[in-house]
This record gives sequence, structure tokens and C-alpha cells, in this order.
Amino acid sequence: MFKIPFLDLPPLRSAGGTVRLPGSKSISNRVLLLAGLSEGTTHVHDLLDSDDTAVMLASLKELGCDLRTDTDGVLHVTGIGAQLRTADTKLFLGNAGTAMRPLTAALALLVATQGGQFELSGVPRMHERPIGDLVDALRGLGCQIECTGQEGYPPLKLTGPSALQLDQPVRVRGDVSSQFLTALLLALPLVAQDRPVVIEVVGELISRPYVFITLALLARFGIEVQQEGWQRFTIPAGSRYRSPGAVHVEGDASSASYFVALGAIAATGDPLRIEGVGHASLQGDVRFVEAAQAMGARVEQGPNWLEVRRGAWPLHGIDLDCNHIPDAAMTLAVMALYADSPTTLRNIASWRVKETDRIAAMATELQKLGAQVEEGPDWIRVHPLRDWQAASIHTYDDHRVAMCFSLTAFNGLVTPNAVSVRILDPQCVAKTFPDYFETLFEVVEAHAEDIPVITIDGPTASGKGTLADVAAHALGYVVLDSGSLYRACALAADREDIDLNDANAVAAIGANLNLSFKRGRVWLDEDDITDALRLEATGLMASQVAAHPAVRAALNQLQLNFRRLPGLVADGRDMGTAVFPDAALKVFLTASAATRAERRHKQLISKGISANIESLRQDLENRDARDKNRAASPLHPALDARMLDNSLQTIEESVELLLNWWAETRPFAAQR
Ligand SMILES: Nc1ncnc2c1ncn2[C@@H]1O[C@H](COP(=O)(O)OP(=O)(O)O)[C@@H](O)[C@H]1O
Ligand SMILES: Nc1ccn([C@@H]2O[C@H](COP(=O)(O)OP(=O)(O)O)[C@@H](O)[C@H]2O)c(=O)n1
Repeated sequence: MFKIPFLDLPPLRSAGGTVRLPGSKSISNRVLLLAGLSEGTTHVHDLLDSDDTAVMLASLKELGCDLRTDTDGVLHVTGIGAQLRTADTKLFLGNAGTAMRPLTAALALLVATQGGQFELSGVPRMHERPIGDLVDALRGLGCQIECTGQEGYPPLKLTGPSALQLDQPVRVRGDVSSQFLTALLLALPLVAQDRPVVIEVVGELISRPYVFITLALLARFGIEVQQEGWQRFTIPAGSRYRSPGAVHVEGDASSASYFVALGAIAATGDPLRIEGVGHASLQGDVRFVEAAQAMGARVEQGPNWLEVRRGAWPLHGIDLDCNHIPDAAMTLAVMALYADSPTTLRNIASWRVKETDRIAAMATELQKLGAQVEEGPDWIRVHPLRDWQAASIHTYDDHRVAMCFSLTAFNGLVTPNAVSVRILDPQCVAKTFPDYFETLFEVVEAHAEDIPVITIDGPTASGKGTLADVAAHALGYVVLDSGSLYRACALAADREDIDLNDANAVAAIGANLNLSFKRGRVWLDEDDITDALRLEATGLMASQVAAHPAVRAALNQLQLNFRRLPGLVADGRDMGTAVFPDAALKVFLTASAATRAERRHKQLISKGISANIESLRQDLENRDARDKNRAASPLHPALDARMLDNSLQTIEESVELLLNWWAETRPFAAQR
């Protein structure tokens, strides 16, 4: 996950390959609640690992469920068998609507029948998301619920016991959110032992596919709800939650929408294969596929997979009632930018009460890119965009805003003047798809020259590696420590007893280096060479082999291969002058010889390697001289490098300066 303030996406050009989707959020949290209320143990496979499921799991634990994850990642949930184990608890539910609504209903009924007190709260945004219709329905049954902040919104205090009146149908509004009905359907079996319980929906039920998921999962847990259309539901007398044993959670169909769109926009060669959802999925959002097809996507599907390619290009504008795919429909608003005519998405009033007011958010952010957008209370119209502006996209703590705006990075497919897109707070995707951006980068390609590079060159122990690591971390970029390649090459040659003056023999070793980088360690073939690499003796050998043009040529491609999405910070001697001459920012980092000798001394001592400061200084001055005076790629600043002497700076000060310089090169600096 990119835990950084912003992630810059350079122009992306094509897509292809295979994506395995994380588990569905809707299914995961419903399954968890049902397993938590059931008797017996449920073995949950492919559960989504996200903020929202973490909230539900923490709540179940608090309520006394036994949770265990085995080495295969299967979660074993032993439920409370509808019996409260704790009577007075506060639950913090973050911004997880899929936890707040059903837990409110279940706990309100449990305290009404068994006594106790629960307080349910969340983040500030959760306290702005209405829950009044559910509270009213539960109060109508006899539950005691207090809205401790504003009436109709969390936080809530649930107290009991209290008498329940179950002989009349429970009435709930269905036209604002189907989550209220889902909450009641999931919870009312708790009180349907002696008599059937009837729920009547007031108003036209929206988002029916989500209710369909609820009914299907209830059936798996032993509760067969009788349904009369979408207005009346009866939970039969004698209903009891029973664990079905194993449950496999489907891939998240809403998450699939970004990759379906990606295929429609950019899979011009191989298709984009999406594993985890298909025509047999329970989730209504798989019908996003039909909308994408209407816009031009070519889709093949099996029971649990999809393969998507570009069909029509540009895409076609559509006019669609999105009631059946409320979450996935946001993706259409971004696809609309690549269309040949305006796209109108209707019947999306529920967008206004999600993680953020999604109609307003989409309109504002699309306009930042230059798009013409119109909106109404329950609709949005997006016009095709050809004259794009680089933009910094606010994500409103809304995972879907972040994910769907990543697709705007393909603007170079409809304009010659491709622009980069900045996604603010990219870690908000943790709500449903923590590794979304990593997954995206695995199946998309950019032109190498579009992938931004920062180079940091300079003499030994000036702090290049340190600065490169911290800066790369802050930007979410890949790091190349080019010195380690020269060091590894020298080490490999030395191990084979090759004369380090034999340029061709060392170059042959360099061309076939089998290096891998795993969890901060460096491996040469089967050997962990991390520690050997850092020895001063290895540095000296590296400087020796680095003087051979043939060795430099042999290692060149290896270094270019590090230019990967979303960007690169490369440190060495000739990163800005020879390997990445087109880098957007080149820094030449120096510090006095005395300072550098002192730093290297401290560094070695801290690693338990003994060293003498005078001889270190002598060695580094010799190495500087050799690096500066060699014929092949000598150490010198690039003409367009920015000079940074950090002798008197802390690491933090150097990093801040570099990031400020970087911000100046970015097209959206003003919007930050
Ligand atoms: N600006 C700085 N101020 C103080 N110490 C620094 C600074 N930059 C780096 N160092 C320290 O100097 C040592 C050498 O830095 P390193 O990044 O390994 O240098 P290089 O990659 O240029 O050889 C490290 O222990 C590092 O913590
Ligand atoms: N891009 C690079 C990086 C390193 N090198 C050589 O490899 C040696 C070791 O590099 P390094 O970056 O690991 O060295 P330190 O600066 O960390 O001591 C340097 O002294 C250079 O001679 C190079 O020639 N070109």
C-alpha cells in the first residue's frame, strides 16, 4: 500500500495481463456478521483484508467471537450463537457503513431481549451519514436507541431490555439506502424463534442487487427468507443462524469495474483477465460489464472470470439508469472522458450519502482535469475530454474516487499532450483494495520516457543512498542504488578469481549477473551478499571495475530496467550524466571529505565493522580521484544538475530541499 500523501501517475499507455481481485467487501462483512451470530465455526476463505473488514472483525472480537486465522489465510470464526457474551461495550466503527448498519440492528435486538448497553460511533464522516430510517424502524419495534449527537445520525447508544412488538410488520424506508433493509434482514432472525417476522419496505427499494446478496447469504446460514416482490419479506418462525461450514468469498465486483474499464480503454493487445468474478457472481455490480459493453468494451466471461479488450474507440457515450450498479457506476463517469459523446448517469441519489457526496466529488475533480460536467440531485452528465490539464485529485477519504481517477492517467490515448495525474491520499483505497495501485502497475505500461526519474550523483559517503531511499519512500518510487550493481559485479568477478583489470572478463560477469532484491536484502544467485556488498574493500573493487567502459556498458540495461512505475530515484556517479540523461531532476550531492569520512566511520562502526577514520578519508579521496579522472563516465555534475552540499545539513533538511525541488518540476505544484 502507498502510505504517502500523494501518488503521481505518469501518462499510461496500455494494459494487459491477469488481475486477481480481493474479496468482495459486501460479501465479506455480511459473512462475518452471520458467522459471528451463528452457532458453530465458519471457515471463511478469501476474505477481504481491508479497513472495513478490520472494523467488523474488531467488533466481533469485542462481542466474544473466537477468531483464528490459519497459515493458509483461512479465517475460522466461532460465533456467539445469538447469545450476548458482553453486556456493556463501546464499538468504534470507523467509516464502515457495512459494519455500522447491521451491527446497530443486531445489537439493538440483542440488548432488547437480553439486556445491556452498547455505544456505536465512527469517524466524523460516519456521524454525517444518515441512519435515522433504520433507527426509526428499530424504535418502532420497541428497541431503545438514543442518537447521542444529532438525531438520525451516529453515534448511537443502545440499551435494554425492552419489550418488542413483533406482531406488526416492521416498516423500513427503502428509497434512501438498501443497507437499512439489509441490516434488518440480517438481524431479525435473532427474534424470529417463536413467530415469523415480516418486513415491509416503504417507498421504492433502491440498490436491489445488494439485498439479493443479503438474501443469498442468509440462505447459506440457514435462513430462508420468503419474498413477495421487493416490498415484503418474511423471516419464518424458528429461524436460527447455522454455520454452513466453509464459505468462499467472491472477488469484489465493484473493484472489478476499474479493471473492466481499464481493459475497455487500454487493452489493445492481450486482454485484461480478471479473476474472482464472472457470470455466476452473486454481486449485482457484475452488471457493470453490460454498461462497459455498451460503451464499447469487448468482454468474454466464465463463471468466475472476465476477459476484457478494447472494442470501440473512442468509447461511446451512454445514458443509463444506474440504480442496479450504484458503486461501480462511478467508474463510468471516468470512462465518459474517453467517449465520443456525453454520458448521463441517472438514479444515483445514493451517491450523495456515501463515504462522501460522490456526485459533488466526481463533478469537482473531473472539472479539475478540464472536463465539462453537469449535475443534478440524482444525476451527473460528463462530456468527452480532449484538452486535458494535469490535476491533483482530492479523494475525500473515498476509496472509489481514488481508484476510478487512476484511469484518467490514460489521457494520452485521446490527446497528443498527455498529462500526469496526482492522486491525493492514495491509501484511502485500503477500505476495499489495499494493493490497488500495486496491482494496477503490474498490468499497465507507460513509455519509459514518461516515467519520472530523479538522479542523485556524487562522491562516496555524501549521503546519496540515504537521500535516495527517503525521497523514494516519500514519493512511492522505485530506488536504484547503482553502486550496488558495480559492487555486486566486482564481488562476483572476485569470487570467480577473475582479474579485475580484465575488462572483458568482468563485463561478461556483469552482463549475466543474477541479482535479486528481496525485503531489503540483495542476493547473488543463492547467496545473500547484503553485508559483503557494503564492505569498504568491495567499494574499492567496485571503483576499479567501474573504470572499464565494457563493464559500464554491460550494466547499463540492468540500470535502465529499474525505470518502472510510478517513478524512480537513482543514485550513483553517472545517473544524471549517462544513464538517465532525461531525468526531470538531477541532484549533485557533495559534502566535505572530512564530513564524509566521519559519516562513513560512524556508519561502519554502527554496523559493528571496525574502521579507522584517517585511512577511510584516504581511501575515499583516492576513490573520488579515480571516479573523477577515469575516462568512462567520470564523476561530474550534469550541466543541468542542482548542486547540494549537505555538510551542514541534517538528513531531513536535505530531503525537504530535494522534495521542494521536485515539486517545482511537477505540473500540479500550485494545486498541492
Ligand atoms: N545530510 C546528512 N547529514 C548527516 N549524515 C548523513 C547525511 N546524509 C547521509 N548521512 C549519513 O552518512 C552515511 C553515508 O550515507 P550514504 O547514504 O551511505 O552515502 P552514499 O550513498 O553517498 O555513499 C550514512 O550513515 C548516513 O546516515
Ligand atoms: N553509477 C555508478 C555507481 C557507482 N560507481 C562505482 O562504484 C563504486 C561504489 O559505488 P557506491 O555508490 O556503492 O559507493 P559509495 O558511494 O556508497 O561508497 C564507486 O566508487 C564508483 O566507482 C560508478 O562508477 N557509477
